[in-house]
This record gives sequence, structure tokens and C-alpha cells, in this order.
Amino acid sequence: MKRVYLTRPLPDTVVEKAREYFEVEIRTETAPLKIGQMRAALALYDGVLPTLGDAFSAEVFRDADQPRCKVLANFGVGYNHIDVEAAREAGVMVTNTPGAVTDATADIAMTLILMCARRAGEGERLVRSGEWEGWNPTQMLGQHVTGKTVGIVGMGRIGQAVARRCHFGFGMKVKYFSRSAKELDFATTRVDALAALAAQVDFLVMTVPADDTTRHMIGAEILHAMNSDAYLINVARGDVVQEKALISALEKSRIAGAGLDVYEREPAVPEVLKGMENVVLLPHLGTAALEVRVEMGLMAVENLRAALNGEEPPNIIADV
Ligand SMILES: NC(=O)C1=CN([C@@H]2O[C@H](COP(=O)(O)OP(=O)(O)OC[C@H]3O[C@@H](n4cnc5c(N)ncnc54)[C@H](O)[C@@H]3O)[C@@H](O)[C@H]2O)C=CC1
Ligand SMILES: O=C(O)C(=O)CO
Repeated sequence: MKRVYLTRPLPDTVVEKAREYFEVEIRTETAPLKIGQMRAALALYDGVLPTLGDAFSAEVFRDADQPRCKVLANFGVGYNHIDVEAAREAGVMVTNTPGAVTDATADIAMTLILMCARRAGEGERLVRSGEWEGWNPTQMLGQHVTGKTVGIVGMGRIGQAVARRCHFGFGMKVKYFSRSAKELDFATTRVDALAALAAQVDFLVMTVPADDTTRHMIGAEILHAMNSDAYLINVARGDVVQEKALISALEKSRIAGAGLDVYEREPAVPEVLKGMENVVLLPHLGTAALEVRVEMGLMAVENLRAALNGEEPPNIIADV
């Protein structure tokens, strides 16, 4: 029987499915793997199921000559923590879990949009503090999202799911910046330059993958282009926003606030952001729902099964 390694505890259904096909070893810790642990995993197992945080960099593969491991079946759609090219050169294929994550992550983008606009985090803290003095007509006024404009940066699976929610659920106008034009079944406007999009929207939502083309794509220039009453929402990866520039823009009130699910140096979150009432901070909750994690896990197991059975895995990453 082939041996596979799950680098984190996973829902029971996923583990049971993996045990139907493989001898399974499950790591009980939740911290990212260290370099020596990744090298050992490549040497000792036929397949590995890693998650974000397990940084399979080129260095990990450097001396891995013909590793026993033939597949890294990533638990998640984003694979920026894996050097796919280095893996391929070492004879290791990489797969991911597209689609399973889409709706849940779009829901978290909407959560952040609404929490920012309606000052929900601030309001919750007020109630808990015991200092709420009761309803009054001008208390804690936020922004009405109905009729506002959302700007989607990266109109892929998650971007389109956010756009649908904004359009059908909240009567918002949808504009976007993406590598290619997308045909949706409702009106959207493609804007050719990111700075131009930033200047036209009330909520700028990041849904691009993290790679060399998107690293720090939100920096001082784009933040300056945004309206002072607009919000930045990031459910993509921390790397796509230059945190220093964001903090500076927030300190100077160049934008109204930010809703963040991801950070440049997770789990570290800059103290200064934690002190800002107009910033909503979530702990990378995008896909954190049991059904979603089960679906992601079953996809990853199917990718392992296919790869280790000599078939092409359904979600092989081939575009790098
Ligand atoms: N917060 C969370 O828990 C989660 C975060 N994510 C992140 O969301 C990302 C997107 O996921 P999907 O929508 O499934 O990916 P996708 O591949 O379907 O969509 C990405 C879109 O961005 C566009 N794009 C890529 N590079 C670009 C560039 N330089 N400029 C403009 N547009 C560009 C692509 O053309 C595509 O339309 C993942 O890579 C992952 O990092 C995904 C799931 C959960
Ligand atoms: O799928 C991903 O890329 C995540 O961030 C976690 O689900």
C-alpha cells in the first residue's frame, strides 16, 4: 500500500477516505512544516497533503534527487507556498482544490464588506465594553452598500462569486480589473488599469492569486488613487497588499478603512492595525466551514489517489 502524509489534522470524513486507499500518517501539530520535515516527507512518503504555510520552496527540493514522493496534493486553491517548477524538476507533481473554496471565500469577502461599511466590529466592541448608551438617530452611522460600486481585482472563480453576491444580493454596480475580459450574466465593466479602477469604486476587493505579477500590487500609488471614503478588502493573500503602505494610507485617512482576512506575515498582524477602529481583521477564515474543508480534503485525496494510481489528477497545476 502507498504511504501518504497529511501535514495537519483533517476532518474525519477526509481521513477515512484517505485510509480507503493508503497507509496514512497524520501529523498532529498545526504549525507549518520546517524545512527538515518537508525534506523528510519527500523522502518517506509516496504522496504528501500539505496546506498553506508549508513552504515547499526550491531549497526544499534542492538535494531531493528522485524523491519517493510523487505528488503534493495541496489542501487549498492558493499554491504560492509551493515552488511548482522546482517540484516538477524533482519529479513531484502539484495539485490544488479549485472550486471547493469559492463560495465560502466570497462569503467572507461579503462579511468584510458589510462589517466595514456598517461598522460591525466597532459596534460589537462597543456593546461588549458596556459603554453603549442606547439607540439614537446619529449613532455610529456607516455606509449603505446598496447602489455602491465594487471593484473586483482578479475576476476568477472567487472574484465572480463576490461580484454575483454584490450585484444580486446588494444591488451594487460591478467593475473589475483582470487579465482577461469575462462574460457574466449581468452587467459588469472591465477597467484597463488598476489605478483607474481604484478611483471609481467604493470597495476594492482583492481576489487575485499571489505570484510575481501580483506581489504588492496594492501599494501607495493605488491607495492614493482610491477615494477617501472607499474600503480595501483582501481575501486573496497578504503578499498582494504592501502592509506598510496600507498602514500609512489608513493613518493619513486616505481611505475609509480596510477589511482583511490575510496578512503579509501570517499569523503576525501589525499592532497598529489592531488599534484601528475602521479596520476589520479576520484570521484567514475564507474557507473555514466544515462542509468546505471536507470538500477540499476529498478533492485533495482524489488528487492523491489518481496521481499514485498512474492517472492524471483532476486538479494538476500545469500553468507554471
Ligand atoms: N482567504 C482565504 O481563505 C482564501 C484565499 N484564496 C486566494 O484566492 C485566490 C484566487 O482564487 P480563485 O478565484 O480560485 O483563482 P482564479 O484563478 O479562479 O482567479 C484568479 C483571477 O485573477 C486573475 N489574475 C491573475 N493574475 C493577475 C494579475 N497580475 N492582474 C490581474 N488579474 C490577475 C486571473 O486571470 C483570474 O481571473 C487564490 O489563489 C488564493 O490565494 C482562496 C481561497 C481561500
Ligand atoms: O484555498 C486557499 O487558498 C486558502 O487560502 C485556504 O483555503
